[in-house]
Amino acid sequence: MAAQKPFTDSDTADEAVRATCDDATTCKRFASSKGYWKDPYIQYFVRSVGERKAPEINRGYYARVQGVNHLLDAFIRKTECDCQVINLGAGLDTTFWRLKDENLLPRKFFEVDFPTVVSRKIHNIKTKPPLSKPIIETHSTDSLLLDAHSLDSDRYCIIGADLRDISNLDEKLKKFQLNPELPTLLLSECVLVYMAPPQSSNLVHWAAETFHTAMFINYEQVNMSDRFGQVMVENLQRRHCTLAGVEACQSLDSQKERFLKTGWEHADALDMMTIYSMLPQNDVARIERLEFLDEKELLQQLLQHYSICWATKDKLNLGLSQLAF
Ligand SMILES: C[S@@+](CC[C@H](N)C(=O)[O-])C[C@H]1O[C@@H](n2cnc3c(N)ncnc32)[C@H](O)[C@@H]1O
Repeated sequence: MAAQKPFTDSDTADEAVRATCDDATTCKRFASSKGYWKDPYIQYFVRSVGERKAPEINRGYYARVQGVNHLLDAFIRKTECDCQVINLGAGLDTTFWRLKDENLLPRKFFEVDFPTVVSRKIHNIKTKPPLSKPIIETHSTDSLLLDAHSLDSDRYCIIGADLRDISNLDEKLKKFQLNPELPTLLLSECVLVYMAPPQSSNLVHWAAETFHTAMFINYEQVNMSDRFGQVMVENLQRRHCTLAGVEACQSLDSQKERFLKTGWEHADALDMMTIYSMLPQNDVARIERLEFLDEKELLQQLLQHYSICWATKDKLNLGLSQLAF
């Protein structure tokens, strides 16, 4: 029998990072159940609506989901779906199903997360027909791969890998027909912040080196050196979750810098307060009527401590640098 690997501090740290996937999913489940946005698929990943979340948290998730989707959909439309998407640290995200329903599926949609997170996701897909049917419908041959650790179909692929191990990531993506020649959208939503700066920098650099025409969308913390930011770090620390990459989250400039230093041609960043004010205001007015918000200042502070940074390179001259809010 093989000797068991000793349990180390870094295993505990990785476990805490993996647990953040449940936080994101339960918050999205709750906000969508309240009507902030429609997500008919998330219920198959988290059955119960769970504990009530504060209105400012729901509005924060609304801004995050709408903001990221705005840029993602703009990229897919710009490329007329002749592109691929790679969701890095996708967790239990349901974007694949939304894009299929909206006729916006890219040629192939890839997701990467730790193997244990991926096996949970695949188990749900295997056992819930509303999740598996759209994958089968978009698959043309009998070669669909669906085992405990990976899923590969014509249009959707889920890979278990550690994003800090670039050569393994690259190898697995290529094994599943990643095409470096296609315009590619990379998405990381609350993921890079859990990686040490040299590791996230390697990942961002790998993306710039691998694709000649691409866009990277990164949603995560910003303005983390002020008092509010420090409290956010301490709260997570209490749950043994270290924001190892917080250094890149000091300002909008430091967020842009990480892309401009690693081979990306163009980068923009906005805090979520600004993005919230640029979202379609009739829909913002609709969600603001859903729940009474007492803590307007807290919402503002929260939104000022998250951002979306997006970077592009555009050898095919598609006009990617014009994609914005
Ligand atoms: C806060 S969750 C966000 C999940 C999803 N992006 C969303 O917004 O709903 C962070 C995710 O990143 C994944 N992650 C973090 N570091 C990773 C790494 N080194 N390799 C693979 N996945 C990682 C975690 O397992 C987790 O699922």
